Amino acid sequence: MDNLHRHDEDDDLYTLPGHDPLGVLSSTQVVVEQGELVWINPDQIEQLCERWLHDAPTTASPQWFEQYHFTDGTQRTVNWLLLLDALNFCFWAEKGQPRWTIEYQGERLNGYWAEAAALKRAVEEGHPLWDAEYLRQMSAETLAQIFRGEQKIPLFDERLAHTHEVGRILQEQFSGQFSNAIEQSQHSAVTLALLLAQHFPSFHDVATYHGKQVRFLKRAQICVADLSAAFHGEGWGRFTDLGMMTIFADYKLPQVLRHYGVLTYHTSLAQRVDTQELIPAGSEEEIEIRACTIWACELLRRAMERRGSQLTAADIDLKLWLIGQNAKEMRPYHRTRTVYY
Ligand SMILES: Nc1nc2c(c(CN[C@H]3C=C[C@H](O)[C@@H]3O)cn2[C@@H]2O[C@H](COP(=O)(O)O)[C@@H](O)[C@H]2O)c(=O)[nH]1
Repeated sequence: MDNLHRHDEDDDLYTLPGHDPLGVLSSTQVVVEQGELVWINPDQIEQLCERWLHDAPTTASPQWFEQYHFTDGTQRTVNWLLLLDALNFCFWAEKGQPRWTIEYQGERLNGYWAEAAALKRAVEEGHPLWDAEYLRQMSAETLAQIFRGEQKIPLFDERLAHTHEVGRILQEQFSGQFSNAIEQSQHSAVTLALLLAQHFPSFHDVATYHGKQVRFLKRAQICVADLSAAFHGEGWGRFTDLGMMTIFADYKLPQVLRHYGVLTYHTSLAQRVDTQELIPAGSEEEIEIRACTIWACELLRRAMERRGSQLTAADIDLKLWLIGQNAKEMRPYHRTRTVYY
C-alpha cells in the first residue's frame, strides 16, 4: 500500500493534547500530515511496544551517569548543566574522517560522552565552568584545552560563541545563576524550556515549514530533563510537568526508529542519508525527519500507556538514545551540520 494513502487514513492518529503551551506537538503536526519524504508506520510502533513490554523491565526514570557528569548538588551543577547542553550538538566528523575523541579516566570517549567528560575533566583541572564571568570571557585557547583530544571537536567557533552567550546572559538576566531561572519558572519544565528558548538564542531551536513556525526546542528540553535526572527530581531538579515534554529531536533517535521500521524515508532521501550526504539545516527533509521522530515517539508513548506503562517521552527518549549508542549494524543517521542538536 502506498504510504501517502496510509497517511490519509492515519490523520486521526495525530490528535493534539488539549493544552500544549510548549507548542512542539502542535507545530510539528502539520509537518507529519503534509510531509511526503518521511512517514511513520503505526504497525511498527505496536510491534516495538510488544518487544519492549516483553524485554527486560524498562528503567522507571532516566538514570544519570555521574562518571561523565560534574555533579555536586549545588547551584554550580545547575550552571554546569546549562553549559553542557549549550554545547550538546553535532559530534560527527566529515565523511570518512575519524570522530573527535578524548581520553578520560583511562577510557577513550567520543560524541556526547566525550563532551560531558571533557567538561567534567575541566572542572577537575580547575576551570570554574559554573562562573558566568569565566564563561563570558573564555578564550579560544582555553576552550581548545578543555576539549583537547584526537581530532578537533566539530563547530568549535560556535561552541565558543555559545559559551560566551551563556556567561553573558546569566550575568545580565539571572544574576549569574541559572537556578534563578528555575525559580522564575516555578519549577515548570515547559516554562523553563520556553524561557531558555526565549532568553538564550543558541537554544532557540525553531524552524519554518511552508511558511509556518515549527518548534523543536531540543536542547532546551533536554536541559530540563538533565536537571531532573542530575538532581533525582529534587531541589533544582524538581519539575511539576515533565510529562508535557516531547522527546528531544537529535540525530540518533531517527536512526534507531528507522532501524526498527517505525520511520520510512522516501527512496530519494534514504539514498542521500545512507551515503552520508549533507542534509541542509532548515530543509524540508531535515524538518520532516525531526517532526516525524517527535510524533512517532508520541504515538509510541500513547501505545505504551494503552498497555499500562507510564513511560514519559523523556523515558522513551533515553531508552532509544542508549540503543543508538550501539548502532554499528544500523544505517547511518542523517548529517545536518547544526548547533541545535
Ligand atoms: N534525544 C537525545 N539526544 C541526546 C541525548 C544525549 C545524552 N543525554 C543523556 C545521556 C546521559 C544522561 O541521561 C543524559 O540525559 C545526547 N543527545 C544528542 O545525541 C547526539 C550525540 O550522539 P552521539 O554522536 O552518539 O554521541 C547529539 O545530537 C546530542 O545532542 C539524549 O539523552 N537524548
